[in-house]
Amino acid sequence: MTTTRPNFGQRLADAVAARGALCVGIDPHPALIQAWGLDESPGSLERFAMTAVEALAGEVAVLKPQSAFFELYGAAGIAVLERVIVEARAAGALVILDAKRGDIGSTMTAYANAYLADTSPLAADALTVSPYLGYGSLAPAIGIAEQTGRGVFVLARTSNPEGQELQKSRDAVSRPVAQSIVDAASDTNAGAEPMGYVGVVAGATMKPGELDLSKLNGPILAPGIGAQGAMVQSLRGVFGPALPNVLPATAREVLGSGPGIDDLRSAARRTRDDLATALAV
Ligand SMILES: O=c1ccn([C@@H]2O[C@H](COP(=O)(O)O)[C@@H](O)[C@H]2O)c(=O)[nH]1
Repeated sequence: MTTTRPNFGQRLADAVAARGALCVGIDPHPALIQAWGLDESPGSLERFAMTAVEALAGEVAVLKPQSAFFELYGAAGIAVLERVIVEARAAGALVILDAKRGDIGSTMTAYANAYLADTSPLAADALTVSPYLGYGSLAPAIGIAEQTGRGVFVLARTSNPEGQELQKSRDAVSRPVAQSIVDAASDTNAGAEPMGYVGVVAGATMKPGELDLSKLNGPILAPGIGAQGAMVQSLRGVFGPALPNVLPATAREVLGSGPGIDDLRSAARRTRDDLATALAV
């Protein structure tokens, strides 16, 4: 199936130009739900998630629901996730579904159809994917994303400390594994304008110079700001010349200001303003 949507790289660039470079995670952590004065039930999950959508979907460029926190509630949680995706997109935010999917060919095709096909009730604008079964195993998702004007974000150098041992280990040509993922994504994105639809995940917690992102020509999703310790002021040093392609992401830093709609919105605006200052050329 083909679509008339522009490619995801263009759509993301437009959204960032209009609303600023910020992705807010919708992560209904049990601890946050409790801090908002709610109990642990599907009704509370819905209240939490839809409050976040109401506060933020008309304000920030990108929202990133974390699938795991919805899956926790079974079918009821998936129903809420479906509503989050539909209503956030209707309010003008791009939605990256953080589900980190990855599998062999036919199963990967099913994941790709579940989250990236026009006909799916759970279709987001982009999906996080894991290349642990090989970058080539992601071909079904990359193909459907291209056809439908959607994107994928391939895990390269994740923000968690446990990722380092594997992602910094060397491949057969002595390249760090994380760099080999970035290079494969760069090949897919070559020639796209303003950038391609295959992004990578590279944590804001990285040290400067860990990855060469200069040829990626695609978006860089950078989680880790706030609760995980990365600071907005460090982004320039960490990402260097790739900074214009960086989409900084944070969840708890903003959601911790809830449950008030105005408080959530103010927290997102504050973070976006800080980022605008830090990213300004
Ligand atoms: O490398 C990665 C990839 C994904 N994540 C996800 O982002 C959010 C981070 O939440 P915070 O509250 O801002 O720490 C969460 O859903 C992670 O699963 C990541 O942190 N690092």
